[in-house]
Amino acid sequence: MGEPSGDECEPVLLNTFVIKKQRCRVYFHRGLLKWESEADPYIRVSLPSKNVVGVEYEHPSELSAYTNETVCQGESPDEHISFTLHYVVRSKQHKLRPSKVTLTHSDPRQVALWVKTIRSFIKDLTYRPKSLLLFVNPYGGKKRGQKIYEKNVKPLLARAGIEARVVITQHQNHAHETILSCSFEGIDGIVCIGGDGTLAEVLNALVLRTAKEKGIDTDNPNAELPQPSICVGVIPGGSTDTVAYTLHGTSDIQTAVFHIILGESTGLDICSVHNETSLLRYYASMLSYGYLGDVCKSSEKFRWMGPKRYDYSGFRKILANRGYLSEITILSSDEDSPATGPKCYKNCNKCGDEPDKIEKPPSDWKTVRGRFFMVNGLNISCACAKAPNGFSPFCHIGDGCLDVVLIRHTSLINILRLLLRVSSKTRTMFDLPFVEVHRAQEFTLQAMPDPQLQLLDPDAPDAQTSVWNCDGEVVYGTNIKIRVRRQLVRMFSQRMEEDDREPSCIVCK
Ligand SMILES: Nc1ncnc2c1ncn2[C@@H]1O[C@H](COP(=O)(O)OP(=O)(O)OP(=O)(O)O)[C@@H](O)[C@H]1O
Repeated sequence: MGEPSGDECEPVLLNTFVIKKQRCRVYFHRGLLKWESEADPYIRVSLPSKNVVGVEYEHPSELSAYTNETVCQGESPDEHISFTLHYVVRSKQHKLRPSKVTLTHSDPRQVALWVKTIRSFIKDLTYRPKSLLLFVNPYGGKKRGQKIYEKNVKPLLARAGIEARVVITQHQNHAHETILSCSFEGIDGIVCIGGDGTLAEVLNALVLRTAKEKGIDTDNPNAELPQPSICVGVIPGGSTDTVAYTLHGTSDIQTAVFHIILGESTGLDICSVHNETSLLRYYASMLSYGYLGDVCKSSEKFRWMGPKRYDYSGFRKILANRGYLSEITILSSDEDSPATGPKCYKNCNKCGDEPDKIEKPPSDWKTVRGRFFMVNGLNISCACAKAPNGFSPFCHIGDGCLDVVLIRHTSLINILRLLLRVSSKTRTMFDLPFVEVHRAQEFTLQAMPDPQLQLLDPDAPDAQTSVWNCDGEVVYGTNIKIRVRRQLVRMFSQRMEEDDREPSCIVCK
């Protein structure tokens, strides 16, 4: 038996193949591929068909290891008696890894039938991208963007039959300008190899373009924004890569490429930042005033150091230990406390696809005043390799809320305690007495004149206020309003699973 049976749209194939010199019964139906040996040593593998990346004929000369008396070579060299399935398995620490299996049959017609059927199944997965616009930032992180593309990305995309229109960015804003002006015809995904800054450029441009096409005034902070129809993917190539890490649970490059190839997507909130008159930026990761704003501003001068520039500038700014007087108003959500769980994983309850219809009663506004070491609006947990739990470990990626984390000005010793908590795998910073966290839909910050700072540096009026670190870029503004846009963009990601100790299927052992 080997002909598709049942519904024509839902072929079922069943046949006996040789896999690693063993006769195996192999079954393929839309959702599942299974193979099981007929005798000892017993193997039984169950593979979700959606995890298949591609299928290729094997050249007969490569098959000597598989050939035995049950298999004869096809009469014509064009007739293949083997094919290889390339698929993805879930590995430890949320990583996705490539795997493959070669199946051999004495009848080339059977091999052709299986290859054709599986290829057509993959083609019908319409959510998978077929053609990408791919930006490579050769400048971010350790300047490995182009190498990452050639070595880790190009071969995998080719195997999956995905075409890529590649743009190596030549300057800051190159990706932004390209997205605003290019044709999207035939493009079903925009991907960048870079850090959070490169991704922010892509997201800003895509959101702006979509809003402009619908005639929306983006300078109005209350305007509702339309969701772009194109999915976005990010392949880590920067210094911190918090968005990739938070989505996938790792900054592993191969894993990020597989998330794009497999095509499943998840809704990511985006925050808008406005001053009194206009839009400043959109961000996907973190907006931070005070310490991290100062670090961002000063670290640009040390970019030649690579990612180490953040450690260097960070250390200097800690020693400076400045505090900034500010008034913050927060439209807080009546959801449960952001200082405790649950964490955001695949199939998270809070990040379901239903639009958020929370009313915003005025009584929910809170005002907090004081001198702050840092004021942060986190759109995601901001987990990264150095802080695997993230800055706000229970922040959700698609719940329509952000976490406003306020860190009051305090002693140097307390700041060191804070930094240890940020990198801790087991503890959060939220029980420290100078830290408070609010889950919010909107917040505003008004920098207040600070006589103390003016005394320190009377000639520099700017010394009274800090700047914003907005997804790694410096943004200026002393009276700004931040608003979350629920799941405004769709990102290629299956999300990290809650428990990655137990592989989900027998293939993943
Ligand atoms: N050829 C280029 N020359 C100079 N700057 C560039 C070039 N291509 C892109 N850029 C800019 O480089 C900046 C930094 O890139 P990116 O954010 O990806 O790296 P990073 O800052 O090292 O990482 P992270 O944001 O994760 O900390 C972006 O603002 C981007 O616009």
